[in-house]
Amino acid sequence: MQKQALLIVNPASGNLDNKTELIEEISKNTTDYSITEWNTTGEGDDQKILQLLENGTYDLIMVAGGDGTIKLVGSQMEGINIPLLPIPFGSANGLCSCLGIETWEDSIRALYGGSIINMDVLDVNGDICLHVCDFGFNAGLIKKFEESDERGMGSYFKSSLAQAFENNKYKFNIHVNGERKTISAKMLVIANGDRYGTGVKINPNGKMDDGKFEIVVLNPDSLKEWIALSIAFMKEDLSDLGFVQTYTTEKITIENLNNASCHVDGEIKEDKKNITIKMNGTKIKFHSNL
Ligand SMILES: Nc1ncnc2c1ncn2[C@@H]1O[C@H](COP(=O)(O)OP(=O)(O)OP(=O)(O)O)[C@@H](O)[C@H]1O
Repeated sequence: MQKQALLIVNPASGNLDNKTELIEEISKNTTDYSITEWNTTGEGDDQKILQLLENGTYDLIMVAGGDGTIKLVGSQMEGINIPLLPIPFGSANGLCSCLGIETWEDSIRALYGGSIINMDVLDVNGDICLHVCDFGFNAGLIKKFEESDERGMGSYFKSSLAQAFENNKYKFNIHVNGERKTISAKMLVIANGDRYGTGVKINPNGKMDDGKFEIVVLNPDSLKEWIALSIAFMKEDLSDLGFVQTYTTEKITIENLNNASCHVDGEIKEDKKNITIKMNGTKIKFHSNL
C-alpha cells in the first residue's frame, strides 16, 4: 500500500521563484508516497496544522519553508511520532543546515539514505526553541534588519556594519550547572544546533539529540580578538579562545541586566529580562543527513 505524506508549504518564505517546479520535482522523487499538499496562510496556521495532523493518517510530514515554518509545524507535533522532513525553502535555513540539508535534493537524500534523529526541544519561557536563541550582537543585527525597509544581502551587510560599530557589551547574571555568575558578553548564544544558516559553526560540538544544549559566551574586545574569532570559526574550533566560554547543560536561568536584544529561532522577542531555558522533555523525529 502507498504511504501517506503531508506536504506543508509556506508560499511566502524565502525568495525562490520556482517553488511550484521544485515541488513537482520533489513529488517525482517520492513516488512511494501519496502526497497531500497544504499551504500556510500566515494566520492561525498553528491550529490548522494541528487539525490536519489530528484528522489525517500520515507516515511522513514534509515541510517546505524556512526555520519559522519548520518550528511552527514542530510546535504542533508534540506526542506525534511521525518523522518530519524539512525542505529548505526559506531565507534562513539554519535548522536544515544543522541536519546536513542545504537543498531539496539533500532532503530527498535524507529521506531515503539518511537517518532519523530524535531532536531535543528547548523551552524558552514557555516558547519552544529547536535551533538557536541568542542575546546581543546577532539578535541586534536581526532586529536592525527587520526594522529597515530594505531587504536582500546588501541591506543585511549594512545592518551588520551598523551593529559592529555599536560594539555593545551586555551584562548577564547566569545560573548554570550549580554556579551563579555575573558575566559580560557581546553575545550570549543558546545553541541546540551547531551552526547558523550562514554556515558559521558557533557551537562546533553541539548535538541536537543529546538531551542537552550549549551556552556560548562570546566577548571579543579588540580588533585582534575579532580576527581570532573569525579564524576560529573557519577552523571550526573555538576552544583556544580566552574570550569564549562554553557550558553544556539542561537548564539555565539568565537575568538580562542591560536588556540585550534577544531572538528565539530567528524571531525577535521583546522584554526578555528574566529567562529560563530548559529541555522541554519532548523530542521530535527529524530526517537528517548526519
Ligand atoms: N501564506 C503566507 N503569506 C504570508 N506570510 C506567510 C504565509 N505563510 C506563512 N507566512 C509567514 O512566514 C513566516 C515564516 O517564514 P520562514 O521563517 O519559514 O521563512 P523565511 O523566508 O526564512 O522567513 P523570514 O526571512 O521572514 O524569516 C511567518 O512569519 C509566517 O507568518
